[in-house]
Amino acid sequence: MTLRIIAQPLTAEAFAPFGDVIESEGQHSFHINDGNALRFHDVAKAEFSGDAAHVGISLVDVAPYQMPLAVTLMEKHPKGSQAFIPLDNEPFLVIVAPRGPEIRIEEIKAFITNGRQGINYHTDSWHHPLVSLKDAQRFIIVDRIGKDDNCDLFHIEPGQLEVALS
Ligand SMILES: NC(=O)N[C@@H](O)C(=O)O
Ligand code: NI
Repeated sequence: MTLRIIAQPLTAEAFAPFGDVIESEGQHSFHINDGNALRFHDVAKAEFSGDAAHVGISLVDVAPYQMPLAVTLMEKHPKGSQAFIPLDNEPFLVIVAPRGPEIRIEEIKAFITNGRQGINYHTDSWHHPLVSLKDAQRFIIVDRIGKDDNCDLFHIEPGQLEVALS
C-alpha cells in the first residue's frame, strides 16, 4: 500500500523544525544605500563545520520530476546547512523528515513553495534532493564546500511513499 502525502503551502512556522524559509514577509528590514534599498536582514543562517571547509555559493539547473513523486531517497548534511533560492519564480517541492538516525515515512512532510520563497535546511535536517516541477529550474545554492563527505543517505523501498500536489 503506497502512502500518499499531499504537499502543503510552505510557511516559516511549519518549516521551523527543519530550517528557515528565505522570504521577505515578516522579516526585519532596514533601509541602506541612502534609503535607496530595503535590506531584509539575516533571514537565514549558513552553518558549516570542519577546518578545510567554507560556505560557498553555487548554481544548479534541475530537470523537472514526474508527479506524483515516488520518494525513494532522503539525505542530510551533518556538517552544514544547505539553502536553495529559486531564480525562476516557480514553486518547487520541499520534502523533509524529523531529525534522527532513521526516518519513519509517516513522519515525512511535504511543502510547496509560493515561487518567491527559498529554503535553508539546518545542519543534519533530512530532506529529499531538490525537486523542481515544471521546466528546468535554476537555483542558487548556499552550502558547505569541503572535500570530505557531508551527505548521509536514507533509502525508502520503491512503492512505499509518494508525494502529490493535490
Ligand atoms: N548536493 C547538492 O548540491 N544538492 C543536494 O544535497 C540536494 O539537497 O538537492
Ligand atoms: Ni541536500
